[in-house]
Amino acid sequence: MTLSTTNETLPAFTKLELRTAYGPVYRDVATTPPRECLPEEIPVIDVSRMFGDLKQRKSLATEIRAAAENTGFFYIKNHGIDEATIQTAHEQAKVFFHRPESEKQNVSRKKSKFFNGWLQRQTGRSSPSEALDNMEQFGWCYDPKYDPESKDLNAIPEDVKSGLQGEDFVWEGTEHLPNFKNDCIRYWQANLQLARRLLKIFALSLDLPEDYFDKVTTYPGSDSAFNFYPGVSSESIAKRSEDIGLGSHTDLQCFTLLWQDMNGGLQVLSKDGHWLKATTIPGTLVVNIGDYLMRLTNDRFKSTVHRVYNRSTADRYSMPFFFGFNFNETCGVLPSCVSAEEPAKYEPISCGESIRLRFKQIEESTTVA
Ligand SMILES: O=C(O)CCC(=O)C(=O)O
Ligand SMILES: [Fe+2]
Repeated sequence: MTLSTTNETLPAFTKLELRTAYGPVYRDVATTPPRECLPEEIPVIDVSRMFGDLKQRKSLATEIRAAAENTGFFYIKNHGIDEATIQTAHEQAKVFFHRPESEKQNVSRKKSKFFNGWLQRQTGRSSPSEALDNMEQFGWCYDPKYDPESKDLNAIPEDVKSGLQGEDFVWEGTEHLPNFKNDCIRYWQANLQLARRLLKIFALSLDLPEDYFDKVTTYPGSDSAFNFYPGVSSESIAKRSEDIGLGSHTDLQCFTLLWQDMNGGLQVLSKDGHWLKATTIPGTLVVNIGDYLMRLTNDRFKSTVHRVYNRSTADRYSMPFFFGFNFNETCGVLPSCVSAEEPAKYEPISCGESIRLRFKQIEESTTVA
């Protein structure tokens, strides 16, 4: 079944199937067209205070906590990643996706043990209720070789090693693209630095010491992707064809930092089941909470459903960065999120295992090879 927004005979709400680590869940979703979000639904938060004194950091933490408990989505400005680093990565994404298909096959995700490399368009289906994702992706996972907090590669603990998912074939197969690897890694490093800094604010927002998560983010889930949503023809826009860019889903790790270009197209599901447009605000990144952090906070912070449409003739690009804990580190619900009245709802689990369970569900339910 596909969702339509134009047919007047449609019911006001339809059922949307979503994937989780523990099997499908269903949401009632309005069939009315998406509306612009209100500032209180997806607020813009000035994070320059994370570079300030403790009082400023705490005031930032209070704002982030409110947004994380509400929609679980917010924009951040003054985040410290310089515009040139972003634009260079964006240019490299454009170069990569416009290479011939035969060349992109050299870094196909089919060669990956994990989620590295190029994913062809129309191969994934994020939500079983929606069409195939009309998106291409190039992704790469955390590799300690490039961590800006430099690592002694000979001293990585064995249990950490088992959770590492970086793979060199993505760089070997793109060696012919001038500066491609450097520009990708530079952008990834900037995101990783920002994510580690923001996580300290998240710790404060959960009434924990700022360095609480430091020891579980020494080799963290830090996966970058370039997403490419090809422009569509004016005929299919006129017909409001239901080709989805990226189907409805929640993100998996602690939080995501997302740069999106000016085309727009990101939509966020409100608590009452209406789609909200998360329109691009220049100079900002979108931050959203993922399933693992929702679990660790006993559902206090919200991992919210979102999707993408590109209903424009222009190509759309976005660059998400997914941040979590060391994949081998088993963590339970945080002490500040449990009480006699609110006992822990979840068993301890590692970030790596919770991702593995989610992808296992996808493999079991996917009909497309
Ligand atoms: O492309 C976007 O704007 C969002 C991407 C996204 O949700 C994802 O990659 O998980
Ligand atoms: Fe997402």
